[in-house]
Amino acid sequence: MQQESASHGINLDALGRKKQTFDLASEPVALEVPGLKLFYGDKQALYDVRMNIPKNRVTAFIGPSGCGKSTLLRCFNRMNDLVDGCRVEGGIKLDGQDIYRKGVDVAELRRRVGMVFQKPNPFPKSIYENVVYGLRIQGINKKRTLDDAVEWALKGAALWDEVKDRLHDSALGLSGGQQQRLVIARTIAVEPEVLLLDEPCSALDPISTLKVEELIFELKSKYTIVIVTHNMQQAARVSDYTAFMYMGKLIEYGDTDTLFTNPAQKQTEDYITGRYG
Ligand SMILES: Nc1ncnc2c1ncn2[C@@H]1O[C@H](COP(=O)(O)OP(=O)(O)OP(=O)(O)O)[C@@H](O)[C@H]1O
Repeated sequence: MQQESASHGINLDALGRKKQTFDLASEPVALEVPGLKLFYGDKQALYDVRMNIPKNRVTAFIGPSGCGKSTLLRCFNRMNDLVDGCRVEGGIKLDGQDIYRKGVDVAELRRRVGMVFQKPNPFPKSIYENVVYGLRIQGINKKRTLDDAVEWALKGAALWDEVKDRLHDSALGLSGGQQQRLVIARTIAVEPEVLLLDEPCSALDPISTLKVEELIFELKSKYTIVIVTHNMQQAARVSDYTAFMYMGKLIEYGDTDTLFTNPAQKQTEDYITGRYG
């Protein structure tokens, strides 16, 4: 079995991944993509993508540069609305409701579906004010409520012990890895349902990367997580499900162990074994 796996994919044992198999069909669904097309002007970037993102699991998007991973991720909280000439067809459902229907409160959607980007982007404010930023926007100003939120969000982002004595110092004085965990704390402080992570570790050193990966593992008990990564080892380490995309199409999607050790599609196999990309 081991030998057969190695000939088709990558060696998960070497990554220290515990063997586990998931069955997508039996999972509760957080995000439903029934057939999504996306155009930047005349250029089509996504072709009829169909997938269900399961609740409280980590789903990774992999594929060569330009295949549409970030574009698809940004559809889940309508960040593509901000791109001139961008048009989406086919809709996406969050908990059964079309997020592209008329009248959707996009600010509320983005609270429910939070996003963390490649480069840590703390605001030029204190650590404390970064975490409570979204709560203040919601009109929450009671000190006790904010203090409690700061503590649990920073604990949730595995940063509390490192910053609890300097909450009122500038966030810009933190290391890159700490800044990225602060951004995650800021995102979870408003209690989202889904966390979208767009290459969250690509600007971090290996130790900070490991901390964020451990954090992702812990956060999935509370949140549905979708992560875009260039790094296949990272996808294999942190995700339960993996989607392989190529030129705007979803080529293969399923349980991470299976996709990496015994992919069904030749294109997936070529990619994960380094034959292209
Ligand atoms: N704002 C934009 N305007 C026009 N075209 C865009 C825009 N953003 C992305 N594209 C195009 O859409 C396609 C998919 O890009 P996208 O960034 O989603 O790919 P990706 O797989 O995330 O790539 P990478 O791994 O390099 O970040 C590419 O051809 C890209 O050039």
